[in-house]
Amino acid sequence: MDQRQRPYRSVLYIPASRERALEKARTLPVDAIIFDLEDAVSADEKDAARETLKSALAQGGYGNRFRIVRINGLDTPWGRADAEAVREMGADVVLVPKVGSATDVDAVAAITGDLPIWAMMETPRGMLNAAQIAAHPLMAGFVMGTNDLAKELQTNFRPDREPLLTSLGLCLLAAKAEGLIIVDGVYNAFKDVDGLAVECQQGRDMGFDGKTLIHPAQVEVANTAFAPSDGDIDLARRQIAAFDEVHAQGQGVAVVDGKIVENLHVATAREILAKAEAIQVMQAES
Ligand SMILES: CC(C)(COP(=O)(O)OP(=O)(O)OC[C@H]1O[C@@H](n2cnc3c(N)ncnc32)[C@H](O)[C@@H]1OP(=O)(O)O)[C@@H](O)C(=O)NCCC(=O)NCCSC(=O)C[C@H](O)C(=O)O
Ligand SMILES: [Mg+2]
Repeated sequence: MDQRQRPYRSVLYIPASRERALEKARTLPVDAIIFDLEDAVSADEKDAARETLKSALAQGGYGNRFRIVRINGLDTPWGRADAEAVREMGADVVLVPKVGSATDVDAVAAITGDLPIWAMMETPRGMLNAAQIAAHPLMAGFVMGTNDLAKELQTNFRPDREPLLTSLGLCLLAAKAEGLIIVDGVYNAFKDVDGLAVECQQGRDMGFDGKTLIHPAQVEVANTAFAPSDGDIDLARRQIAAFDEVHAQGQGVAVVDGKIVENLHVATAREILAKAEAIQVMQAES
């Protein structure tokens, strides 16, 4: 499936040092996996985790789940070895932490070659340079790093995430302008599925493609929130049918449920149906 067209509702982090979690992920209904060599792995496990991950990916069994490897930064003792290793791992993309500028992306690309790159957007400098980072020719996706961002901005946690909205908005603008995938940050309280559902809905309303997750218990909530609902699909079909009808009569505006439907609404309706179909294909292949 084309990288842009496939679903990214649920993007699960797995510490590359945790063999049991690497095994379990082969059975979880996630759209994508971030195999993490960075923050989820302690310093004394970094080299071993890289080897564990190489074996897990060589063994396979992840089906059509999108495989993302998050390396350590090139300014750390492990970054270069991670970047060299990821070339051989068969990952779909490499995820670079704490990207501050397009120059950071160039430095990784000099090692990883033509492998598509995703950026962790999680520093104030990254926010200010979001447009140039998104425009890098190898850039294919943004992941919001809301924990690091909150730390750097010295914000307090609020359920409505108001202190982060400027940053989320800047990254969304940059990603959408360049046609990138963009997934929202994690919800740390992994046992609080109600709180997660509220945050997923906010992310979905803002235009994110999906949510990064830290625990299997979060997967179903994200899969539901970021999929078109039955109501969305029904409305999309009715909008297309109504528009086709008026269009055949030489008119450019239909009315459905008391609201106007023009060309642009039909384009959105078609995107909703395409997304629903891509999810069905993904599920059928799992
Ligand atoms: C949070 C955890 C440490 C909890 O682990 P644990 O106590 O083992 O949870 P459970 O006993 O409830 O686990 C139940 C089963 O699920 C498996 N499991 C747990 N987590 C995962 C996972 N992430 N992927 C796959 N499978 C998982 C367990 O193995 C159990 O399986 P079974 O044996 O069959 O019962 C743990 O969930 C965890 O480590 N999560 C990931 C944390 C992480 O990746 N953090 C870094 C990413 S967040 C971040 O850095 C974002 C960004 O950079 C930012 O700045 O915001
Ligand atoms: Mg981070």
